[in-house]
Amino acid sequence: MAEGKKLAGAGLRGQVAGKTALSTVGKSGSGLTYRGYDVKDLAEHCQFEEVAYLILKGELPTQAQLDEYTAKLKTLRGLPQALKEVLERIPKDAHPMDVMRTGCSMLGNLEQEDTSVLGVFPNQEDCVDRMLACFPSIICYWYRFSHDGVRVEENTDDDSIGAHFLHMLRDEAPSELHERVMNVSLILYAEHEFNASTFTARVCASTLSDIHSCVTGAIGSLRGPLHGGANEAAMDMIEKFKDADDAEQGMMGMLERKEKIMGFGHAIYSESDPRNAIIKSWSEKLAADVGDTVLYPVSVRCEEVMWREKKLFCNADFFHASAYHFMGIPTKLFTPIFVMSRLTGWAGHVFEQRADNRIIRPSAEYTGPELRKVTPIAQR
Ligand SMILES: CC(=O)SCCNC(=O)CCNC(=O)[C@H](O)C(C)(C)COP(=O)(O)OP(=O)(O)OC[C@H]1O[C@@H](n2cnc3c(N)ncnc32)[C@H](O)[C@@H]1OP(=O)(O)O
Ligand SMILES: O=C([O-])CC(=O)C(=O)O
Repeated sequence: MAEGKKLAGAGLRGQVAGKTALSTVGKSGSGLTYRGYDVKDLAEHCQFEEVAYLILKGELPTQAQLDEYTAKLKTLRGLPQALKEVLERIPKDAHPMDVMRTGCSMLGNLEQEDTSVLGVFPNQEDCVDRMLACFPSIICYWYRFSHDGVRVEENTDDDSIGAHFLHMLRDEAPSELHERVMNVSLILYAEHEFNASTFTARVCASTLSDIHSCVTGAIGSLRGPLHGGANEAAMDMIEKFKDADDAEQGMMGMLERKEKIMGFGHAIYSESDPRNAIIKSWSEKLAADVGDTVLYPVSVRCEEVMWREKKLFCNADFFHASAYHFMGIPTKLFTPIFVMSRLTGWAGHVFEQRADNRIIRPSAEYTGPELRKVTPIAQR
């Protein structure tokens, strides 16, 4: 747990709500590890599929295991016709996170998890592999159909999930740089201990519900601007600034008005979010790649102002906004990418919860009226 940050008060802050072997967040104030590996190390040396394997199965794969795993995932990208029909009926102006929520839920109707024996989940890993492979197809199928009138081909030949996503979105295989950044981004977002969406998944799992219900609920929690939705909100803010000085002025105004600034601050980290430096450096490379002279300097100035004025640092979401934008990803698809990645963390936690389960049911401090008698309705 963090040193230096007061972890107490509302929001269950500082309460230990269960055990996990999946990750540590802010153990030394700012670190992040997945099953004992530093996220920086993983982002530098691994593909996202390796990290997914690590989270879901406990250890990093050998080359042969990775090849088998990626080959399996590639066969699971296609969507059932009934799911495509549902996606085609969702309007263009729907919130893409609502599309993900519906897509996941519909998949759970068509390909139900086997929950026939109480507390035994024989195909949970297969269900997760299926979701991992086809979530990019769900969001791209809906997006391309509703926005471009195109029924996108979900079975691309790209090896990685990130490239597969970009390929469906843009009708062409991505550059090496873009594939690499997607890979890093998916690794950075994969797992984060008892954050709000993961805790949602664990609460649902603790009732012995099915995995699609756990993930559908988690998607709903991730949608909010205080959680995953912050990357889109950060983009909406930075794209309004015309240069770094304008950003400084705008930020100062927002701070004076005591507005919440999305992409800054964290519930657990006290001095920095270790994912920020990594995605920031890729955002800088992408800015150079596209010849940007506005958005990246604007983002850097926002970071400087927030630290100088409030000692608030960028969380994982802030520089993801410019990075995704430089890759031509529409802002409304930012949070669904987070889903494609965090699914691994949610699933890892559901497996853990199921393996050592007690229904999660905390207590509340009652603040309502004392015991009173019902007045018959005619006398009220
Ligand atoms: C991947 C992720 O999900 S990372 C989080 C993404 N979310 C965001 O970026 C949304 C913006 N940030 C926030 O709302 C918050 O920092 C949260 C939700 C992330 C954490 O909330 P908390 O744990 O309650 O924050 P914390 O206890 O550090 O807040 C301390 C003070 O700083 C303020 N503060 C925290 N973050 C911000 C911010 N982004 N902008 C302005 N003020 C802020 C709080 O309002 C609080 O002030 P107060 O004591 O006067 O009420
Ligand atoms: O841990 C949190 O509260 C939020 C977060 O950064 C994440 O889920 O990645």
